[in-house]
Amino acid sequence: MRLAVTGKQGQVVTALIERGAVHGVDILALGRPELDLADRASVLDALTGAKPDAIVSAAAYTAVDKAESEPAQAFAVNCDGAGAVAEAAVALGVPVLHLSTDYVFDGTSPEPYLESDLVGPTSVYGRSKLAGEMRLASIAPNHAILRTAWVYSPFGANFVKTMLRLAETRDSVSVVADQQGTPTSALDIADAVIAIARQMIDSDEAELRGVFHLTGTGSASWADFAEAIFAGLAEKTGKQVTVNRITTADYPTPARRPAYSRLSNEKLARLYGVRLPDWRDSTKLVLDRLL
Ligand SMILES: NC(=O)C1=CN([C@@H]2O[C@H](COP(=O)(O)OP(=O)(O)OC[C@H]3O[C@@H](n4cnc5c(N)ncnc54)[C@H](O)[C@@H]3O)[C@@H](O)[C@H]2O)C=CC1
Repeated sequence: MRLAVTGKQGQVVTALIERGAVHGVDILALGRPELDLADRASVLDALTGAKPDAIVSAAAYTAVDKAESEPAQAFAVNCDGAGAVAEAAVALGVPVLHLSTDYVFDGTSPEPYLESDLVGPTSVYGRSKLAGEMRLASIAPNHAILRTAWVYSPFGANFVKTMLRLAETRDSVSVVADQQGTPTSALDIADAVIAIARQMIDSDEAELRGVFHLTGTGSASWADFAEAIFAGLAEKTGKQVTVNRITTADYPTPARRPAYSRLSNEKLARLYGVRLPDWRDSTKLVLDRLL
């Protein structure tokens, strides 16, 4: 199996390159300058030229706070770019797996969000990703939109690496305790994407198309996540760092984030037989590599 992936250095792309080698899958990572999501022709040329068995749409404008002041750029990449990827998938006649986000929801649900629940993004990033989902789905029926959340990995910029960096100079770190979600390892996402792509290539079943939630098992606040990271750090190095649990109001950011964005993964488990590990287990694996 040969997968063309958008982006060259993102967390999910890098994880796919690593896990592809383990699973015997060819991963062709296509990014700027030859594939720029803001340049439709470059997307079509690069993807059709790659002749993949399926496309993984992993690249995105992911700077959640910066997007508030750059809405045109965020939409050009996350919406128009997704549309161009969908056009390439149609031209090639192959399935497209498109990564999306928990930030399409407003965070007021009392229980894990289902794929059928009403969306209501509260940020430019969330709105641009939702617009991308809709654009992609309207062009390429042979799609799986995979909404994930709170992505971390040994690669790129992410919360785990930020906490470890802060721990080098501090004994205490303030972290928001009133946003609930599920940390998700990019390595787990990569394994799942490969399993889903295989099934989409092998089967035309309509129920394998549509929107699916793909996050780790369990739930956490950012403060819980930080505590797990510092527990791992203490175990490995003896360094003690405490978490000062604060509220979202104590830590204002340009983009408004959902207070609750846990996603139900039951649909993916039922239809694809794919379930990601508990976030605590995957966090330990990533810490083992970083420490
Ligand atoms: N990082 C997170 O916490 C979450 C990410 N997601 C989604 O998961 C997917 C993967 O995220 P990550 O790997 O963490 O992102 P990342 O920020 O690590 O990587 C994004 C990649 O997109 C590329 N990119 C940005 N603009 C581009 C353009 N105009 N043309 C071509 N490539 C461009 C970047 O160069 C980078 O390689 C994205 O679709 C993102 O929206 C969803 C929920 C949470």
